[in-house]
Amino acid sequence: MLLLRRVSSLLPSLSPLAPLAKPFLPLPLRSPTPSIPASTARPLVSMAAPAASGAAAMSRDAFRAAVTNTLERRLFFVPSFKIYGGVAGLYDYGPPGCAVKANVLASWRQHFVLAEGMLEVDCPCVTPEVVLKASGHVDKFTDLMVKDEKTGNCYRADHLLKDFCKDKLEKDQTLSPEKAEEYNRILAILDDLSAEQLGAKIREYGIVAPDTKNPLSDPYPFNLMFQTSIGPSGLSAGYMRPETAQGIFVNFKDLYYYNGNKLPFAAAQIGQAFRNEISPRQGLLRVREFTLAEIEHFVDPEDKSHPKFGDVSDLEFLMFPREDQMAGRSATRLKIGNAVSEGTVNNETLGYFIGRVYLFLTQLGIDKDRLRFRQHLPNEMAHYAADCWDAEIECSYGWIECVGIADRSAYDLRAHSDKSGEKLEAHEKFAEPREVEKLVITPSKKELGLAFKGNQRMVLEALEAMGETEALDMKAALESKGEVEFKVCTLGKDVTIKKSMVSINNEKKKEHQRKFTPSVIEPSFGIGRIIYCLFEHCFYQRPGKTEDEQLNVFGFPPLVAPIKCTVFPLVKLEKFEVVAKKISKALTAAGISHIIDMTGNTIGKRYARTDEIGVPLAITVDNTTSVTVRDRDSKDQIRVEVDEVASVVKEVMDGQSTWADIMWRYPAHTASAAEDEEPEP
Ligand SMILES: Nc1ncnc2c1ncn2[C@@H]1O[C@H](COP(=O)(O)OP(=O)(O)OP(=O)(O)O)[C@@H](O)[C@H]1O
Repeated sequence: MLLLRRVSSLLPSLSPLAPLAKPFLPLPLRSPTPSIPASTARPLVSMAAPAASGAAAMSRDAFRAAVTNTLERRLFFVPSFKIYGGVAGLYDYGPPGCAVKANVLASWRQHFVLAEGMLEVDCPCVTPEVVLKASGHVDKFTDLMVKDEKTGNCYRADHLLKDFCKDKLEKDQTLSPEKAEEYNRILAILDDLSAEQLGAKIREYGIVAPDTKNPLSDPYPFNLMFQTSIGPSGLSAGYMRPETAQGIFVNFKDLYYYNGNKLPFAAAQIGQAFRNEISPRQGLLRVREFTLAEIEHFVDPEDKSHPKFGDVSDLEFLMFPREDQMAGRSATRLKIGNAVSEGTVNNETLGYFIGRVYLFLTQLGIDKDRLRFRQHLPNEMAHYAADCWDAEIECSYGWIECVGIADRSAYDLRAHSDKSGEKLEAHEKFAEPREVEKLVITPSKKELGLAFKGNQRMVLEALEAMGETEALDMKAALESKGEVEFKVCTLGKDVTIKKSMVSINNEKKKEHQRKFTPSVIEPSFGIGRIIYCLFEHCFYQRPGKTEDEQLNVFGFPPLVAPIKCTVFPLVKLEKFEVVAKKISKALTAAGISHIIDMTGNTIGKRYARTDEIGVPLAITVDNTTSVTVRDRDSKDQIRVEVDEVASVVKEVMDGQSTWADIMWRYPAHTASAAEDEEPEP
């Protein structure tokens, strides 16, 4: 969880604009042809852009329906528990979906964990209440909900108000400029509205339950965490984690030690997160269980430079600073190096991760023209955050937050330090001792022993662990009242501290080291959202044999393609099957995932089928000494010797050669009419 506020980024076409400055218009499509990804999304093996089709005229809804239909039909993902009617917000990944997800995660590990030397951890999903109390989730991880007063159906209050305003702005031809301004204003401040304000607007506009038209209750906060109890007694409360980050924070001390007590370092975790979303919608984009990949980069708050910033500083991509959003300007291409040096991005480490996230997403196949980095507006940021940027990807639902990149300062480690009594600090050893004036807390062991006997040590440690503000408050209270109530977490209760038990004074001291709570820079990746956007960016249609027949293609780059290659014996003949098996063996030895399709279906049908699951190359065995290799996107074919074919495929899949390079080296094969793709019934 980036921040303990829920923002409505799934209807992001609204929030980042400056609605007060100009009337709301539905978000225009980037181009009228969302179904034909721009060339940046072209797979490495493609020589030519796939032929555009009638899809150019497709509406967003029709495009989304074509993508979703293909994804579900080809078992990329399906609603979970479908035979029992399904459960909103829960999805299963089928074989090609699992393979794409595994490839995305492998690429993430390679790009971040391995390339940056991060410390990967794997913590439980079931989390005791105390951890999420400290992090603030128990008290604040809420959305405002309204209920249908008759059926009890639940809705997100802000979504209903947003949908109402959006609908009016888009469809009401008679809307006065004053009313348009009013609805735009509401959309701009939606995240700031209290329960009372939301309720008042819902009543004023006569908003009712969308499904039944029944009246709605007043909005009230609903905590999004799934509660459970740990152990059979039911006495130990727990929750399914809503993010993976807390597992890293609570392990900070050990990880710091593991890293040789050195900063900066980053820990990473991939795992399931659970959020009991009030009204999940938009397929994989808002679900109740999803995979998060999170990085917590711990850094000295006084030095947020990054040694490798130079590696990314020249990257230029779409950025949307908050000033531009508030002035009604659109996102512009900025060099990340300039954005940091001019202070638009708070610091180098944050800028470094923005650059690395850009490289990661575009190498997966996300279209760089439909990717932007949007800075949080002041009303979206928690008070402790230094700066936050979301990587947003445009798809048929609008601009979607897929990665949150935040400088969370020292908030998380301090919160767990305070609650657990464990010091979560780092230190910097000085070359020469320095004289500093410091607040020194000196507990009196004798007085504490007399007062607390066996508990003396715990009270003493809690006093020593006090932060500066708490210690100054205690000093003031002891001076005015002579005693103060003090919470000792390890005892689980308050104790009375008297003036004689502790002295708190400013003293000049020689210090050999500086102790501090590190800042945390957190890139947090919603893997399902990235995968869904990737599906849309890679999907296109091309004409089939007849004019109105459209064939679906997922033009995945080799890196993410679920299967890299297929092997087809042209006809069902033993001699071809023997060759197909020989090639399969060589592909296995080369580590290339593949399938052999011996169904004997027409070759056109088999091509169409593998295009639909995004297989980049197809080998057709039509001879015992040489075979043809077909590129999915250009449909070009070459002829290659049987013994060579596995290494040719590997070369293209590993990115050592492009399909264009390969085409120069091998004779072209002219496809016959029988090889035209024909969709399966
Ligand atoms: N319900 C969800 N379903 C799928 N992915 C999600 C969901 N909630 C969050 N994510 C993903 O997890 C990432 C990190 O979570 P974070 O807490 O920052 O999201 P958030 O700001 O609460 O998201 P939102 O405002 O969309 O609910 C997000 O960038 C997003 O990609």
